Amino acid sequence: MYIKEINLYKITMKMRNPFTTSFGTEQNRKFILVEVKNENDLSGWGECVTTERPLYIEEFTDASWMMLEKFLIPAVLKTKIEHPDELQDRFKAYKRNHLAKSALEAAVWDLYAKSKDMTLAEALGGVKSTIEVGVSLGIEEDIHTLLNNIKQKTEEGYKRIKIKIKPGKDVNVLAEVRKQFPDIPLMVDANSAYTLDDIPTLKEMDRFNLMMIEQPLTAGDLIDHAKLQKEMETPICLDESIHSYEDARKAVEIGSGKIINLKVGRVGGLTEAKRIHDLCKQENIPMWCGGMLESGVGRAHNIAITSLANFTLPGDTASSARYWHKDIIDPEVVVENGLLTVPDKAGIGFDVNLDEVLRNTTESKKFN
Ligand SMILES: O=C(O)CCC(=O)C1=CC=C[C@@H](O)C1C(=O)O
Ligand SMILES: [Mg+2]
Repeated sequence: MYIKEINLYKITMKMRNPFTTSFGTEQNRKFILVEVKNENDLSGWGECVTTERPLYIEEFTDASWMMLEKFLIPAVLKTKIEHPDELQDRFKAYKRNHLAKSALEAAVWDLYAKSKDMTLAEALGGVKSTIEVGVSLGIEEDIHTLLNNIKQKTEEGYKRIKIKIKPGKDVNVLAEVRKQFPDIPLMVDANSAYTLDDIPTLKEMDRFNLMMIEQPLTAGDLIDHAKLQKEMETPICLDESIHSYEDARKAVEIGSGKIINLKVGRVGGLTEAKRIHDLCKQENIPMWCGGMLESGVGRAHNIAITSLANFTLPGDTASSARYWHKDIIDPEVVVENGLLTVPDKAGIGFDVNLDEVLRNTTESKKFN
């Protein structure tokens, strides 16, 4: 496949509701879409899941734009690609910048699958035709708002509820949640807000029968998580500590956690995601696909990777309407009874609504 043209779109989309974690509140999503065209004018799409400020990870939207423009696009434009796995090698000289690398690689994967008339799920080795979906709920000022949100999402059928916690809004919040919902599949995500000094508080969470606690300690840490896991019964799930296959291998080896939240962007793309999947499958580490408050484009890639066999736990790939008044894909993603059907159309399986993309575009650039 010859890469004839690449387009970048800087997008601003306002979410229906603000989303608060231990590190801040997000409502205006500013991210990048990448469109890659081959010699037949077929388009593949990828999403760079950065935010305006580097709060979750060190990358941010303007920096990733520059990374794509100066280094990654020149490594791909006007070249032939036999298979998307080749991009890892082309990008290897450039350190990190995983969200930017992943976005361009994702667009090439979509284009590759379309050019072979396969679904992206098939191209990745997916085996499931439906996937289970959970939902991630932000921190709320007021407990009644959170309880109402949980009630609504449970009634909508989501297969598990994840709530964000931070010091001061943890054990007390969980006690209220469990009083009202003693049996729902429940987990928490701390986004790195604790240290080993908080072991007494973290151990108190063992009494709430949680599926897991996600990323309690520092981003990037593996050692302290291994110490904490030995003290806690609740399985630890790693998010901000897993940036690569190598991180996953080390985490498994030293017991930093029992579950992995795989985010395609964070690990640098679908090719690396597949490698981590295969490792976790072999090592019996359950996984699920995390979300980055994506538009439909990133969500479609998440659905495709979740169709691989070892994504055995519900992911964060909720309905488009959970986030957006209007998504940029047709049809929108609709979760029913906590289940999503993996699309059977070629590539990502959803049409990108170019009018809607352009309506939300603040800057664009064509490379050819
Ligand atoms: O619904 C989603 O897309 C997942 C939301 C979510 O939990 C997260 C989104 C973005 C950054 C983090 O706060 C985060 C997470 O840590 O998993
Ligand atoms: Mg997380």
